[in-house]
Amino acid sequence: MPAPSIKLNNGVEIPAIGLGTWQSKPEEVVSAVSYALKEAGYRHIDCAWGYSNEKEVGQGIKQSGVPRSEIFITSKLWGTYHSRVEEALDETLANLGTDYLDLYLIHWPVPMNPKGNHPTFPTLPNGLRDVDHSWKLSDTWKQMEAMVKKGKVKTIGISNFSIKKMDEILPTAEIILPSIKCLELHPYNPQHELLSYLHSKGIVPEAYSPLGSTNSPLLKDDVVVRIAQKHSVQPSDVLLGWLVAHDIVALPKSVTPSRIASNMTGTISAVGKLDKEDIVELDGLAASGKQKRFIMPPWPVDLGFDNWTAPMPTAKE
Ligand SMILES: NC(=O)C1=CN([C@@H]2O[C@H](COP(=O)(O)OP(=O)(O)OC[C@H]3O[C@@H](n4cnc5c(N)ncnc54)[C@H](OP(=O)(O)O)[C@@H]3O)[C@@H](O)[C@H]2O)C=CC1
Ligand SMILES: O=C[C@H](O)[C@@H](O)[C@@H](O)[C@H](O)C(=O)O
Repeated sequence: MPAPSIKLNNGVEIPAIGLGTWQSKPEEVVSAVSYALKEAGYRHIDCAWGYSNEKEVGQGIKQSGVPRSEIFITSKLWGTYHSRVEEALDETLANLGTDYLDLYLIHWPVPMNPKGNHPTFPTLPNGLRDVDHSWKLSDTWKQMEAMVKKGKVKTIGISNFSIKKMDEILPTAEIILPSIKCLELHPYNPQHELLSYLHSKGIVPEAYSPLGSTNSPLLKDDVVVRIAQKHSVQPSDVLLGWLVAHDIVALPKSVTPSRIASNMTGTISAVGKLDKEDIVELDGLAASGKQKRFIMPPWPVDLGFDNWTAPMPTAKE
């Protein structure tokens, strides 16, 4: 059975379960992507220029034999390319072996120096990431919109934007409103306020690190395990089912065939089994003292998230 899909504010449909590819080693991601598409019923792949494995993702897509038109492909604009969106997109399209993306996201609301000392992670002499403070996010967005007009991208969106950062682009995003927002979302980081804001703007949320990322404590959480046992499903099915039941797109990453398969079939079955009581309990897990964010790169800028608990380095410019 294919995953359910969710309609975006521009009419485009996105499959509710997509295969994540961050930290998938190039030599593993070819077969992971091919298996997901050919054997496990996936029709949605989440990738990024910054993952340094897009070429291999493209090989996996080709190897699967599934027609391009049946697959929803997302990629992301890396920080060093905010002022060169078309150049970045062309590299991504060539890597993936396609002439369009279904979704292109701004990966982080942090433009970085395009002429710095490293193509992906430029740094200043003091070791901090080399942020381009003069570049405006609204100008990045204008270039993203131009890619839709050119037909290279069907829809555009944002990733890791707080309400504060979204307010830097929403007033000028008159032609194409952001249709999707990718954010860290699981019962330890449910981001209720941000979700209400997205709903009020008609922006569909997409959950990254839905299982809690590498070595996740969420898979062993007593409440998650109890709910899984109650319905004879896996803890991972409960976590993904909770998201899909909330009409949130989930992007589980795996390079293990059995997990790739169960993240699809188990989730679909869990969505039908979770009852209201389970959902309410999972909704309240963070508030019960378990709030935790797992993905916190050392950006030397204030991203505007109130639950970003990592020590924020001070920029010395
Ligand atoms: N926009 C952004 O900034 C971000 C986007 N993302 C996207 O979201 C995707 C998912 O997030 P990610 O941080 O990778 O983490 P996930 O929450 O998807 O967790 C991945 C980890 O869980 C393991 N795993 C997968 N399925 C199961 C299962 N059924 N049972 C037990 N363990 C399992 C994987 O192992 P194994 O592979 O060995 O099976 C891997 O170690 C990324 O790959 C990326 O595409 C992620 C972070 C940030
Ligand atoms: O999508 C995955 C993540 O955003 C990842 O790309 C970043 O966390 C990156 O490793 C960084 O250090 O900034």
